[in-house]
Amino acid sequence: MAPGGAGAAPLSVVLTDIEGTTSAIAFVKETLFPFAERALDAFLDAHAEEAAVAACLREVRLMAKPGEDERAALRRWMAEDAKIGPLKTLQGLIWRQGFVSGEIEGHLWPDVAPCLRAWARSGLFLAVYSSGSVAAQKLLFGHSLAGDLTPLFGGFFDTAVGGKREAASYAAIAQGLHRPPAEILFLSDVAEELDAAAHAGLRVCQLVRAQDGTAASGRHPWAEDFPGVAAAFGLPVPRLSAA
Ligand SMILES: CSCCC(=O)C(=O)COP(=O)(O)O
Ligand SMILES: [Mg+2]
Repeated sequence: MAPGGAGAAPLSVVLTDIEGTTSAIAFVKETLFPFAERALDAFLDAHAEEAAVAACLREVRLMAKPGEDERAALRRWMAEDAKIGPLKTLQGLIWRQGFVSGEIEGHLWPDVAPCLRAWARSGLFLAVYSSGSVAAQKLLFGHSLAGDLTPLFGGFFDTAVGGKREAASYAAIAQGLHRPPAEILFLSDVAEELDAAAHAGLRVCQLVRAQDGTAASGRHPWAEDFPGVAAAFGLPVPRLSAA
């Protein structure tokens, strides 16, 4: 049966990942991470005593390798693209200045904003689930290439709800949204995240964006872009604007 075929519960929620799904992996790795890396020392020198930052640094010390200082651990995790809570929280705090000043604009693939708008207009509830902190998610969508898209979203979830490769996280999101899992469509580039979401009963679609070098896992429905998702799952497709 096709992904959106007869017998499937109607979808009421689209839950989307960011990196590799709405936004280029290269934007995260070549713009966001280097910005945080460059600003890390000055940020920690200025803010290490503030409660939120101090709490992150305590967590970093617990998770760092023996003998590794906090800044070295943070830099190593950034190089590894490790999805570690205190790192993601600190990155979000550091990126704020770049987004607010206009130095950074949140990358979105050109197909994303028109589909999100069409889906929201049709009554679908939109939410984000990313390893990036909720604060960082709001910055990216609030200062995106397509303008401020935050009003389109009714929910933002990060790994405070649990890891993206754990089925329990998706069950908790469904419960938090008061929706049956089968009414939620989760979009991600990472097959293991889709495995976990499908295990929790969500519908899933892998974004296989050529520019990101993503490979289709073969385990899940997939699409090259958001209009492809719309076609596969019977969601509205945005009207084409005249060239
Ligand atoms: C504004 S979110 C920045 C992206 C990021 O730091 C990240 O880890 C994204 O991971 P995702 O779960 O969206 O693939
Ligand atoms: Mg991703």
